[in-house]
Amino acid sequence: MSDIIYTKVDEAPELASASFLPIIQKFAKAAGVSVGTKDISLAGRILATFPEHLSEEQRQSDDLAELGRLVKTPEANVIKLPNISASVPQLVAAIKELQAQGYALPDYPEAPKTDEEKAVRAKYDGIKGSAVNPVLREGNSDRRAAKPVKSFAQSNPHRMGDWASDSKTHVSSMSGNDFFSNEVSATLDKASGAKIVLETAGGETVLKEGLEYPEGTVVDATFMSAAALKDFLASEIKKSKEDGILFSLHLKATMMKVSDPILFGHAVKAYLAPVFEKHGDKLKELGVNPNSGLGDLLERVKGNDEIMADIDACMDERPPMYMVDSDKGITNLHVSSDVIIDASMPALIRAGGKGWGPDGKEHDANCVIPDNSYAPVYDEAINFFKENGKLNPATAGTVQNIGLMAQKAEEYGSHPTTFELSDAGTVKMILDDGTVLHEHKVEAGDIWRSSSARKAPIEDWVNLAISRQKAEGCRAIFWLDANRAHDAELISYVKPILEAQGVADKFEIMAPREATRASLETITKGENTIAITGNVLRDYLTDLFPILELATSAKMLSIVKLMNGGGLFETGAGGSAPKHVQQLVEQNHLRWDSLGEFCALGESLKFLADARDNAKARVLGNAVETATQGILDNGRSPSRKVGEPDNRDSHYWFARYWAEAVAAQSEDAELAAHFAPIAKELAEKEADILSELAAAQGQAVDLGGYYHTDAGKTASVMRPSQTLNSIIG
Ligand SMILES: NC(=O)C1=CN([C@@H]2O[C@H](COP(=O)(O)OP(=O)(O)OC[C@H]3O[C@@H](n4cnc5c(N)ncnc54)[C@H](OP(=O)(O)O)[C@@H]3O)[C@@H](O)[C@H]2O)C=CC1
Ligand SMILES: O=C(O)CCC(=O)C(=O)O
Ligand SMILES: [Mg+2]
Repeated sequence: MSDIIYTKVDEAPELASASFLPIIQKFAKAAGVSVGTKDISLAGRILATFPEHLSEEQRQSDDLAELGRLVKTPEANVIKLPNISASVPQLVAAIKELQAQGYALPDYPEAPKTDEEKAVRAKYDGIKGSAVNPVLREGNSDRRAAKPVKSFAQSNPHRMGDWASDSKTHVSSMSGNDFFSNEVSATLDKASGAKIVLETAGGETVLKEGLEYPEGTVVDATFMSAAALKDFLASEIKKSKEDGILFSLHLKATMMKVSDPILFGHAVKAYLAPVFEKHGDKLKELGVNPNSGLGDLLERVKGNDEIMADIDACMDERPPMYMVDSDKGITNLHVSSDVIIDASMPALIRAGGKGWGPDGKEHDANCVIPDNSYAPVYDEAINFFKENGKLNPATAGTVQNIGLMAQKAEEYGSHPTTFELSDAGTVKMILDDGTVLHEHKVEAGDIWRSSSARKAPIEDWVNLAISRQKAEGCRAIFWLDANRAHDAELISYVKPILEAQGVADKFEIMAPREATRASLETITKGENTIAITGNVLRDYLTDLFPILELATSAKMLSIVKLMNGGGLFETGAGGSAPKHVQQLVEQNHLRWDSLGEFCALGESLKFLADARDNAKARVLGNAVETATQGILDNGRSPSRKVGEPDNRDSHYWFARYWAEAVAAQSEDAELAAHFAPIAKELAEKEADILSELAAAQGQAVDLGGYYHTDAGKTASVMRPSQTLNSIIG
């Protein structure tokens, strides 16, 4: 296994890697550090799952499984780029593309009937949604803006939309009977197995058995009432229309891959309620599954003029929808993975409470977030900006995050224990000794789930928070609600640890709404704070605050200190930016900013230096920091427009600053001597390299695929400077 693993992913970050990875490999080699790759892309994971359908040469190893083992060892040193967390439409598109390339993969069975179809479906379902991150994240999360990145944002503030005090934008959530209000939680005083059953008039169905929890695990159970959700959605559609604002729905169908597509499907049905009432049977016959979205539905009813006319009539009656792409008519409800709450709500808040409408113009929006567990964060942020006006990124302090994430903590690990109930009855969670730990009376269609958080990760998280607070010396808040069942159990862990370590006075504990206001007040004053949160708020806040403070979360430093001693270095907190691929394909300009990769690389090299006592790796790691600073100070980040410097130019500059920094240091003369001529050549040939890079832009390019690109074609698009290539080798 290589010293450092650099993940092969999809879309924009993968394109960036085609240019950047050869540079990393060349530089690292000089320090005796090998940098290898492991494929966690959507296409790669599909191919690794179906070897029996592929020829010998087409088969691919299961790299994700291998990485999953690696991250449980002290040797792990992984640089993890963002990958696609696929919705069903994305998965289906990737399968089709691979089939067209000659891979004899089975189709995705929409409605599996035979045992064989069910087996194929189960395999594909394992690839769906956030299937990678939970496997690799064997540690808690430490995300913050690196100091130079934050000061760059302060001296080069991005544009922020103005907030009108009379903005009609607001958050709407259910008035009860949601996951928040139905939650119960308990901490196990001894290790136990458990099962989940549904008792109905007709008998008992086992929903899940063989669950195993170690002593000290916090085990929650809750459900959302389908009837209450249905009423709520109908009423919000009506209210959006009355208020003359956009209807928008914000969920996390990728990471909450079982529950949230169901919620999404309810919204599709609610929005098109008259169509479903009138044509329900026909839609079923056409294979329509509302959970797959309006995009899929429209595909399936194409050619049926009566239904199409009824859909158009219904849409005319409805409030205008928040759009993903108004030019192409792609709505919020087309695909469940298009609007992802962690990115969509901050973008709307950054824009001054505006979303895009079908008319291609900005409007106020009703932001529908059905469950009340975390919606108050966005609600309070919106209230705060309506009262105080937009945040000023030039003077704002920063909100860092320490997130409880390890070992599939909390809701993000709840997929195997989430069920859409087929019948009314009582769901019981029963321990091995027969104790009924939790029970709920449910109706058919309700969504029931159990989440858990283990003792070792919780303790590690509190200790990580203590060490980060000590390092920063700033305000630190545990975002926990004493009135929420799960949070109350966590507080019982947090308080004794803080007291035992004599640091209780350094920390506050606040419910998410209060913590949002307190944090916004703190950063408005130019001061810093650490948000110590559970797994969902880790995700939400590490987009919300960076998007307000830095314009994008892609520039974040994201460190996962693995519980068994290894390191996982995530690049930023943002995703894979599909829009950027589109621009590259049309104009050969890649506006993806690799700052997240630069930050992760520096951390990974310094971690390697400590773990393996490799002084050369430390020299390289320190020089990465100097190079990153150089990129920021000299304005070498990619620009958004074709014809201007892009991602590839920034990699040239990074290589040059990196080589110059190694050549200039005096700790390791051998490395300095090795890099001096490289730095010299990169500087001397600047004009040639930049003109070769510039000449490549402007024309459409072919990557040989979208999900499964052709490596040769991608390399030639992403490495167009022969002069640079001959220096890098
Ligand atoms: N850790 C992971 O693996 C993650 C994966 N994802 C996945 O990524 C995909 C897209 O997610 P989405 O929610 O649209 O969010 P993205 O973060 O990919 O994109 C949102 C916007 O942020 C800006 N942006 C993001 N990254 C960069 C960057 N490096 N440089 C410059 N700008 C950037 C772009 O703005 P602009 O268009 O204005 O340039 C982009 O359109 C989904 O498949 C999702 O599942 C999402 C989050 C994390
Ligand atoms: O795993 C995913 O799908 C997204 C992860 C994410 O959004 C995050 O870690 O911030
Ligand atoms: Mg996120």
